[in-house]
Amino acid sequence: MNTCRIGLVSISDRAAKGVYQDQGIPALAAWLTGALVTPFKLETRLVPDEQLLIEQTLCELVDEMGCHLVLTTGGTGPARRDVTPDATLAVADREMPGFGEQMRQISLHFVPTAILSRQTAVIRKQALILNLPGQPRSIKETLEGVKDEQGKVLVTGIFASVPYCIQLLEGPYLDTDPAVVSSFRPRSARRPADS
Ligand SMILES: Nc1ncnc2c1ncn2[C@@H]1O[C@H](COP(=O)(O)OP(=O)(O)OP(=O)(O)O)[C@@H](O)[C@H]1O
Ligand SMILES: Nc1nc2c(c(=O)[nH]1)N[C@H]1C(S)=C(S)[C@@H](COP(=O)(O)O)O[C@H]1N2
Repeated sequence: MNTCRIGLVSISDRAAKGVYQDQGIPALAAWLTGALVTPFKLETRLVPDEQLLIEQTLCELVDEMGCHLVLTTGGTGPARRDVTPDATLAVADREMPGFGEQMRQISLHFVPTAILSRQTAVIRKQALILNLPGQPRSIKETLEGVKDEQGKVLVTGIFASVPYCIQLLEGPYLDTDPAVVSSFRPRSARRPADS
């Protein structure tokens, strides 16, 4: 079986310098471990907010490591050194603006400053590249969405659309734990056992 390869890129000047310990990659890895029921392999990178370095890292993960999905965290804001979306767009074949729109909708339920994130998503070759904000707790928030106290979904997390997107890019079949986030696929795109 074609195992899903996932690149995780934490983009932070201070974490890269060792001023504080990076929490981005551990938070991404922990969330994926809880959410995915199909096997996956991680490639992780910690880089400072340097556009060229971020571009090179994204290209390496997609072109050389063969990642099907790349999640970045950090550097999406308006500050001068926040250049993650710029680097992401620079290596894109095509934009997927719906992911950024949905993440800002979700984040508004958690922080009033959600619109300050320029986060986006793109396709490069076989891979979907998604930008998440740098605040570690925003990883779970945006991937999983907004739920009420009973766990009922109020705003759908963006990861719900990721497995079908990877399938449309002819990547491996990914499945999620519905208790964390339910993946949406049209009936015709489901595996026979799931339909
Ligand atoms: N990789 C990380 N590990 C731990 N905490 C982080 C990380 N990235 C960001 N944070 C926290 O989230 C906040 C907002 O993230 P943001 O990307 O705006 O960081 P920043 O202020 O640009 O600084 P830096 O790039 O040095 O992390 C940071 O001030 C920090 O408290
Ligand atoms: N879910 C969520 N989204 C969020 C935040 C957050 O704490 N949680 N912080 C906001 C803030 S204050 C900023 S400046 C932008 C950009 O953050 P970044 O530069 O760390 O990527 O993300 C926004 N989106």
